[in-house]
Amino acid sequence: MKRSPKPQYQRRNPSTGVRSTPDRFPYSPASTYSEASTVARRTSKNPLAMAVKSVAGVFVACFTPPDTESSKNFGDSKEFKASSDTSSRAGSERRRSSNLSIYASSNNSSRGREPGSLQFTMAEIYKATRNFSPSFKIGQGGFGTVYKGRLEDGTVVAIKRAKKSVYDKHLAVEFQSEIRTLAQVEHLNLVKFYGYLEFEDERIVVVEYVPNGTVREHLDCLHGKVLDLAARLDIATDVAHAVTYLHMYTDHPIIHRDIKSSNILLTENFRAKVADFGFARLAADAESGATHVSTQVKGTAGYLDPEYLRTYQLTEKSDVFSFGVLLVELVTGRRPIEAKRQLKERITAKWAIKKFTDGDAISILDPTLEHTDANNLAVERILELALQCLAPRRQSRPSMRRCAEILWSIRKDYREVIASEAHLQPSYSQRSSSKREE
Ligand SMILES: Nc1ncnc2c1ncn2[C@@H]1O[C@H](COP(=O)(O)OP(=O)(O)OP(=O)(O)O)[C@@H](O)[C@H]1O
Repeated sequence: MKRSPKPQYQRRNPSTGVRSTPDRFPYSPASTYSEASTVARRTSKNPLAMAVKSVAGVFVACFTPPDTESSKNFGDSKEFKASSDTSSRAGSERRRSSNLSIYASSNNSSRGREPGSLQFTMAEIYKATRNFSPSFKIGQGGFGTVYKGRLEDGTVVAIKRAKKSVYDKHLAVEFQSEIRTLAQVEHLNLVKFYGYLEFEDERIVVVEYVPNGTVREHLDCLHGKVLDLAARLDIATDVAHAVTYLHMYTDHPIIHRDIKSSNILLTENFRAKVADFGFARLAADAESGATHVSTQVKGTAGYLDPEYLRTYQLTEKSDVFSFGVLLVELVTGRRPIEAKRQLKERITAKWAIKKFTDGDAISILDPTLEHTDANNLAVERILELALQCLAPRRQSRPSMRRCAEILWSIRKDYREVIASEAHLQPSYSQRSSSKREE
């Protein structure tokens, strides 16, 4: 197929659903898994792509830093705690009105905001972050700085601030149509997009605040407790549900494009919420053709679908591939690329798959987890699913919906085995009392 020099969006044939024009990227495609995994994330020079990034992040660093002390101070403050009680109520008010107009322009930046409206003003952002006070800072990503803030209605939010270096009105219109879609996306396991503000050289995104760190941080035990396999299974299931929702989103499937452990945030109850729709894009809309968004390869080294890199075609199955990498990460605890390990273990997914096909799946279980019957059984089954997700050809990968179903069944069986283990094994107190009798 002839390659066009410019990135462009592909259309789906209305009758076949097949995309007729592949996405184009400004560098040579890699064709193997290992090549794919070593392709670093590219920063786009295209103004629109930069704008799209500014929705929720540029993905420069693979892994995210833990919350800063300052963020903890802020979260612990009396004032903040008082606000948290009202925030969930306010949040649901906001959700009900999330289909209202969603972006602010320079001319409303000083006016007050209608309650529940998604038209954020600069004044409001300043107030919520105390003029971007360093003590409100909770993180730093490729996109810029992330602040924790509280809106006037009590909603606790994460405010992502970037410097906007290029401004183009025409592109801004396209950008806003993309934003409009993201604002409508609503699922328990997706970080809610509340709104966006562009004012002079500021670009700001306001999203739901999720308090318990990223999955990567938990796998690294940065929060002081090992994430047990039951929790990991729940997380995988939550993510599968969220991404299924995106993929089945009306007649415009949404492809996330950057599923990774540092983009999955956890609630206090360890429910997962998928974040960072910065690169999310609509699959083509055959009827209106309204979704031509310029693109370049997006994603994170170690998670990138080799077929996407080889063919320039982005489909929902690219998310499935990244999800396969995430599954391996969850069971092994390792990062997708472990540069310091010996060669055969550097690409974690490749190493894990080899272990699985050699019949030695359980040996890859995260060493912080116990080798119980339930864990061993679950690891085998999760790896089996990961193997399918990581198939080199996208046709061989399951749909995200199928992944969710399989995980649900693994999770159900896992719980049953745990329950029977608990039933068969004497409890800790029984064991210690019988020891005492001896
Ligand atoms: N919605 C949120 N709720 C709570 N904390 C958040 C939220 N979004 C981001 N953070 C914190 O801010 C950090 C930086 O997030 P950000 O999305 O900007 O970048 P990243 O995902 O870490 O990196 P990259 O931009 O390379 O993907 C996260 O690691 C997390 O600790």
